Amino acid sequence: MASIALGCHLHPAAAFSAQPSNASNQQHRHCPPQRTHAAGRRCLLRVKSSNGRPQIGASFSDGVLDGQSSEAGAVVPEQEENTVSITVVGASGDLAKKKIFPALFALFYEDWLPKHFTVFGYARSKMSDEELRNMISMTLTCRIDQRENCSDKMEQFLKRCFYQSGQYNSEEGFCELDRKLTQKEAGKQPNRLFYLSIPPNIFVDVVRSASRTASSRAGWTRFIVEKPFGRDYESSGELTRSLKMYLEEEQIFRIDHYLGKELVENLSVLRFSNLVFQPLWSRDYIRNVQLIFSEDFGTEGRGGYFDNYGIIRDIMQNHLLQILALFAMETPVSLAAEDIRNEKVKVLRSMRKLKLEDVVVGQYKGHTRGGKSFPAYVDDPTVPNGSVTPTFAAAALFIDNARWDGVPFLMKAGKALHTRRAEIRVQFRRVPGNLYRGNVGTDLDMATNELVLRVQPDEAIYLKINNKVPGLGMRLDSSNLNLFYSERYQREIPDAYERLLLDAIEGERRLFIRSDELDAAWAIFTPVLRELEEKRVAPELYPYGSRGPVGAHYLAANYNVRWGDISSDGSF
Ligand SMILES: NC(=O)C1=CN([C@@H]2O[C@H](COP(=O)(O)OP(=O)(O)OC[C@H]3O[C@@H](n4cnc5c(N)ncnc54)[C@H](OP(=O)(O)O)[C@@H]3O)[C@@H](O)[C@H]2O)C=CC1
Ligand SMILES: O=C1O[C@H](COP(=O)(O)O)[C@@H](O)[C@H](O)[C@H]1O
Repeated sequence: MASIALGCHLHPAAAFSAQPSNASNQQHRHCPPQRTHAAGRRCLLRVKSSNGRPQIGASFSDGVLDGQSSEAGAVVPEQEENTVSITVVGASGDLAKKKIFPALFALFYEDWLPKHFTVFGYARSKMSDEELRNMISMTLTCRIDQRENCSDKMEQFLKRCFYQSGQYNSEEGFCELDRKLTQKEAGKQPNRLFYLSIPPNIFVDVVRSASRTASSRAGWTRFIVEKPFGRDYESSGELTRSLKMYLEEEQIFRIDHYLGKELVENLSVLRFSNLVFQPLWSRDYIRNVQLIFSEDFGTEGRGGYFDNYGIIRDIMQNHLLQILALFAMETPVSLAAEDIRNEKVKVLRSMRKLKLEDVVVGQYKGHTRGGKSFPAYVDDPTVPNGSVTPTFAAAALFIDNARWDGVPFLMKAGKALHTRRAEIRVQFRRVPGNLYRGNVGTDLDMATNELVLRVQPDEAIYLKINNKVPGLGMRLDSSNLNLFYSERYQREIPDAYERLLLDAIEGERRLFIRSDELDAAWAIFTPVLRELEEKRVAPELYPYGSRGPVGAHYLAANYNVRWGDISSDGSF
């Protein structure tokens, strides 16, 4: 059932968030030629689908919503149609090619993009529109390969893609972009989304130039900012302050693509819509929680970036911590973005600062297997000799609140390990006075329930339970109650970037990081990061393709924990 919400605002731009407020002392320059705006009062129509998602594909024609009838007879149609211009800044780069353009195409392919949209690439590289289209077309794939209209759809999409070359700190470049955007937006209510797919040292240059010269004057302007958001508490705060000289917090969409992953979205659904889990979700029943990330490849090609950050900043402080916050937060007042983010901040602020003795760091070394040689991290020509940057880390974190007091939240993240995997493992306590303790073997911890959310690959949720082996004897076995997504659902799972781009277009901030969340996240990790660097703590070397440093097991053992991702024979 669709619900309809109406909101009115005044033209011109003063009423829009496009105008920075803290930036009131900043000069906002606009580019010639001047644009004309339809003057006067206008009403916006927002259509919400039953799951709360606005159906942005819907547009007005003759007072009736395309594809559905208007239920509220009193709805006043919009004077103008909306258009969204999406500018990918850093369009020539790896992320743009690998993720952003394919995600935009996938959204278009599935009819999720608004009726009127334009995609612009912006970067310093010289390219024509046609060259950009050729570049993008190499990376586009159709969701379901057999669909006949795939190449037509690609062609339609590519026709809406354009390119503007310019420097990142150049207002001229963004003025030229503004001029082209204005042409494409003619006669429509213009909204603009900038995706900063560039190295972090130029984020502020771009925001300064683009916000001054290429903001929409009659619609919204939003900036998606890629990680890393600084490299510690101070630099992150500095970045936020700099961005807020030109933008309102509401215009900044800090992306953490793990929040857009299907299983991470499902975490809240699992928690808050299943009564069976609700009473179990606390220190009373949960022994420990494990957040595990591993990749079976090294930093190939990204060593230069990575060496300045390391695995704790690259994965733990953001992706794994965000999952932890969603896992551990109290029930939010509603599903509204601010309600959810308020609860996440509370959890993060209740966390103990991580201590050096609760961290193990590792770095992969070269290894030869089956006649094939795999390089060491320091073999990467972009990595400085003698680097002690960790490519692996394990950590024990604690939340000092009533719900989670004393429960270890163990994180483990590494590159060049034996497998690619991301999962959340919840190990439950022993059954008190277990009647069957004589039938489960000597290791009672092995017989406890475990809930696993496998984020990737092969998305799944399964619960390890004890059951009787069929037969006349009484022998217990451990089995899984499974939800394998590929078996249960025929449709392909969207890429995280699709969901997040769509949310940014819709103004849905739930899956983006607010600045106070970021501060709280950095406060947990900054002291230990500093100590690791000041002391130049030597990482434990582990062979490329192995299960990582043995130290991770000792760390877990300090808290009576066994990593759940180790095979039952205990090998690693
Ligand atoms: N690649 C990935 O898998 C991931 C990337 N990210 C983040 O996304 C952002 C973009 O990543 P990615 O695409 O890999 O980055 P790239 O290194 O590919 O840079 C993107 C573009 O920025 C321009 N550029 C590169 N270096 C500089 C420089 N020193 N000064 C000015 N411009 C430069 C180049 O365009 P031109 O020369 O044409 O101007 C380049 O094509 C980064 O913040 C990264 O941390 C986050 C998660 C994953
Ligand atoms: O943010 C990052 O994530 C990727 C892993 O993302 P995934 O969606 O492929 O799991 C990681 O490789 C990269 O180092 C990091 O910056």
